[in-house]
Amino acid sequence: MGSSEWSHRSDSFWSNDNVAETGCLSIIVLGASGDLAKKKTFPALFHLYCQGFLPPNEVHIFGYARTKISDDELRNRIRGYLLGERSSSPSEDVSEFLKLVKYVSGSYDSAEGFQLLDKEIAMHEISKSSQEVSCRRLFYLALPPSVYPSVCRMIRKYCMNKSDLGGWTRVVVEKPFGKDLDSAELLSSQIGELFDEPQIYRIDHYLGKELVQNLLVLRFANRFFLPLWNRDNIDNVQIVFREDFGTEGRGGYFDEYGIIRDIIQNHLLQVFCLVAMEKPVSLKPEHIRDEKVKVLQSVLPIKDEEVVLGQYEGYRDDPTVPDQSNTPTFATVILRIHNERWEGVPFILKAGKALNSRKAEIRVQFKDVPGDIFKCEKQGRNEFVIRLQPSEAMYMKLTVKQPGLEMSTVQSELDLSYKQRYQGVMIPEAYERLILDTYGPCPS
Ligand SMILES: NC(=O)C1=CN([C@@H]2O[C@H](COP(=O)(O)OP(=O)(O)OC[C@H]3O[C@@H](n4cnc5c(N)ncnc54)[C@H](OP(=O)(O)O)[C@@H]3O)[C@@H](O)[C@H]2O)C=CC1
Ligand SMILES: O=C1O[C@H](COP(=O)(O)O)[C@@H](O)[C@H](O)[C@H]1O
Repeated sequence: MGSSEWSHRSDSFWSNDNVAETGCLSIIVLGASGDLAKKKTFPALFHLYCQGFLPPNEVHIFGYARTKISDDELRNRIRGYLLGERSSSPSEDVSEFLKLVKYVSGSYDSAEGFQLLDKEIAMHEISKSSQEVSCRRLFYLALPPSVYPSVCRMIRKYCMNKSDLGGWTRVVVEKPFGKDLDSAELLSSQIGELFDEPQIYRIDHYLGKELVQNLLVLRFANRFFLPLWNRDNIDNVQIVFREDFGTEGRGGYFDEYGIIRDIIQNHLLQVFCLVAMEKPVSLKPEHIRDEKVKVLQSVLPIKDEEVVLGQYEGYRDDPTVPDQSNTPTFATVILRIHNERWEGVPFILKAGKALNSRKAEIRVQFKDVPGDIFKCEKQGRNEFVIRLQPSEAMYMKLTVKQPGLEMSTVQSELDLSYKQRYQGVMIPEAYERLILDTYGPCPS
């Protein structure tokens, strides 16, 4: 749903099917013992709490996983991740937030666990309802995709919102969405049989990064780049993800999927689409999606000699990784787009774990200047870099390297950013529906 469609909203919050957004909100993080939950989901909920989106009199948060731990053990696991380096929230907020968090242990395919979870949610709903109000239940699947079908079946059977006064039940599913086309289609039909499309949210957190959102503005509202963004001016584009840490106990998920499905197929391809696609008819999600699909359809079959795979030494020492694992933890692939704008320009996608630095960036290298008087070597490219990790930045770089002379680099930070704002809150394309449907507009 486009942001303009929300602009008529007044003081009460409405979901996409016009259900009043009041009453209890239960957020259930399935896979709460895992890496995503501690590094991203709970910290994101904490930030929403600090910004007033999760009023303590309405909200409760449940962690659910097989690991047998107590409420306090879960709280202690996530506590250290809530305050990021740049957080200005006072530590009392952490304690208050953690009081909202409870833990339920159970398996992903048995009735008992989900019946217990339902009971806990219902108790919270009764305790928080001083008057009769509707109830909202949001299930966030911070889990490997292999368990999404059984988890969704269990939610459908045992944990749906039952309030006579309305409300809703929604599920958020993570990437990767299956393993290949067949499994993605199967997953879609399995989840589709259980929930209506407006109840399902498919998340890719790279679309929530500010500079990824700004790519559309940079490309289509900017006269500087507009005439340059093509094969006449651009030599190559590199979209790179590097991490300086390995799987660290995530073998249960990662080993079954590998780096291509973990990073390239989703995060890097989304970025690739935004860099390479044509201008959408409007900013409506379906128009953006249509342009992404077109550019993906223009990608030529990948050549074997343009793919490199690797596994870092020590990967199999992780106790959660099978001893004989052949799963790639590093991959590079060259994508070639067969269309008028990009013919002949390689898009080099690269992702790796346990490398020597942490970095995620888009590097656009321009062609050499005609009639070059500086006798630049190849390193002397004009580059436009969008850095997404570890901190976000955009800069232009012009490096001139003349034989026998020092390398001289001119690097200028750019502030080309433009924030799509809705009452002060950023609206990432992927999170727009989720945030506005679930939490309503940002309090002014
Ligand atoms: N880690 C990250 O930064 C990000 C991860 N994601 C996505 O989140 C999902 C989960 O990833 P992540 O949290 O890193 O992975 P983890 O390996 O940490 O798995 C999460 C939890 O799922 C359970 N689990 C793990 N493997 C299996 C399995 N084979 N079968 C059943 N349950 C299992 C474990 O809980 P228990 O044993 O207690 O039940 C574990 O704590 C993935 O789809 C990933 O793509 C998305 C963005 C970022
Ligand atoms: O989706 C994932 O992303 C993280 C990296 O996210 P970032 O925002 O910190 O760059 C990665 O570690 C993980 O393997 C993957 O599942």
